[in-house]
Formats: sequence, structure tokens, C-alpha cells
Amino acid sequence: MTMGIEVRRLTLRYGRQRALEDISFKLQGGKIYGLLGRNGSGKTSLLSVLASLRKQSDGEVFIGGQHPYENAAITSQVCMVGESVHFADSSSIRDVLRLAELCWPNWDDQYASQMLDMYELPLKKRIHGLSRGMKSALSVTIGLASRAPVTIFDEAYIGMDAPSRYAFYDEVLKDYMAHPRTIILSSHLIEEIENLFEEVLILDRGKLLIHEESEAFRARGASITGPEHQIDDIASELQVLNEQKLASTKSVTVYGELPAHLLERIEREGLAVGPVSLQDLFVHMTKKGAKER
Ligand SMILES: Nc1ncnc2c1ncn2[C@@H]1O[C@H](COP(=O)(O)OP(=O)(O)OP(=O)(O)O)[C@@H](O)[C@H]1O
Repeated sequence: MTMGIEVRRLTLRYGRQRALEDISFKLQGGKIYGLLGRNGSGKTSLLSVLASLRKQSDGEVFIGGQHPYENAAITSQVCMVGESVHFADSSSIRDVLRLAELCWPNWDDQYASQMLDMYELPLKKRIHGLSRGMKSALSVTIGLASRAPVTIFDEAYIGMDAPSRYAFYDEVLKDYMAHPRTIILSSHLIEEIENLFEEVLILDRGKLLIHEESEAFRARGASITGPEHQIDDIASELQVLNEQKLASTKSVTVYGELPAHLLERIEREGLAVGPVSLQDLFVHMTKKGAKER
């Protein structure tokens, strides 16, 4: 079962501090979405509103066509997990699983046990005895085993070591193929995870900067390298995100479709054109001083 999400003119304030400002987007659902943004850009705030952990100050949110806040029919269909689980320290992993089973009707206990075996987490272990990485592993286990139609991982895997994270990425894809649903992953480890994203949303200082299919977004970025004067001339017609110079050679990262006459010129003059990673696009677009698009 998949559920779409629609956000209309969403604003969230904490007292006088505005964390999200006039955000609108529509997610068709049944896809893996990446939510990116620098520290403090509003990712957790947005995800908390989607998971009904907070109520927006203005605007509307629809999940499966309904307002989710204090709506049990929807909140039981949404599971958001963060870096560690919010259960009493004295609870055992077994207690946590029993609670999770009560929260999410699609909970798959057998699958949760498989995940716990994979992460070598014994059921009798108590939360206070778990390392940071183990708490993350328990968190992602809950997220995946919830089989919630909207499953949200807010930096949930950040505390895990690289082999555990890669095992999680594999598991997300496998489980999503077997049980298609709407999965949202927020992450700072973009290079590791970007191949999972079908669509990407980028928040910048509380505003939605980009919402696009990942491939289309990546395809808009290019790096062009060659002699400085030629590159400067070409770049003057393009939106330049970044420049690097080494002796008389210059490389620019540009954003936007390259017009045919520039492509011809680049080929004629033997300049090098290469792709730009999603991470590089993100870094250049959200760095301090980057122009608002
Ligand atoms: N409980 C709160 N009370 C007041 N301000 C808050 C609260 N939670 C977040 N904020 C502020 O709201 C803004 C967005 O924070 P949020 O945690 O949503 O960002 P984030 O993108 O998840 O950041 P990070 O990547 O660092 O986790 C920040 O300016 C933050 O200081």
C-alpha cells in the first residue's frame, strides 16, 4: 500500500523562530525520496510535521488525502525513526518490539528478528546498554519492520559504522521492492545513499529549494574544464555554481541545460565536460552566499 503526501504553504515556527517557511510540494508516493539540507535547514521539523509529532503553524498537510495530525487512521500508517529510539532506558529490545507491534498494524515481527540477527542485537539487551551504533540499528529495524505505508528515516543510520550503513541501504532497497511504500530518507551522507533516491527535495534555510527527480536534477549539473579565457567566455552565458583554477586551466560547475550552440562550441574547442554528483550540486547550491534560485 502506498500513500501520497501533499504539503501546501507549510510554515512552522518555534516561538519567534521560523523553521519552515511557505513550503509546498506533492509526493505521489510509492517511491524513495531523499530529503537533503544543511544543519538547521528544517529537515527534522518538516519530517516531524509529516509524522504528526508537531503541528504546523500555518498551511496544510495531507497524507493519503487526509490531515494527519491527531488522526489515528493516518498516524498508524506513518513511522518516523531517528538516530535512536525514544523508549525508556530500562526497556529491553523485546519490550520495544512489543510496543512497536502495537503502534503499526503492518508490523512484521519475523522480519524485525531477522534484522536484529543481522545487527547481532539480542532481544534481552536493555536500551541503556546499547552503543550509539546499536541504537541506530534498532531504530532502522523498527522503521523497516513497521512496514508503514509512509516510512521516514531521519538520519537514523548516522550512528552506525560503514558496513552496518551499507547493510541498511541494501535492506531498504530489498524491502522496498518486496513491500512498495513511500520512504523518505534524510541524510548528510549523500554520496553513500544518493543512488537510492528517486526524487530529491532540498531544504535551504527553511525553504524548499529543489524538488525534482534525482536523475533530472543530476543531469542539470555539468563541469566544464579548459583554458581560462575560453571557460570564462562560455560561463558568462550560464549559471555558475562553483569555479576552480589551476594555473591557466579553469573548471566551472554549471547548473541548467547547456544550449546547443554552447555544446557545439565546447566540442569544437575540445573542452572537457563531465557530470556532477548530487552531493556536489547540493554543496554548491546551499553554501553560504549561494544565490537563491
Ligand atoms: N524545539 C525547538 N525549539 C526551537 N527551535 C528549534 C527547535 N527545533 C529546531 N529548532 C530550530 O529550527 C531550525 C530547523 O531545525 P531542524 O532541526 O528542523 O533542522 P535540521 O535540518 O533537521 O538540522 P540538522 O541537520 O542539524 O539535524 C533551526 O534553526 C533550529 O535551531
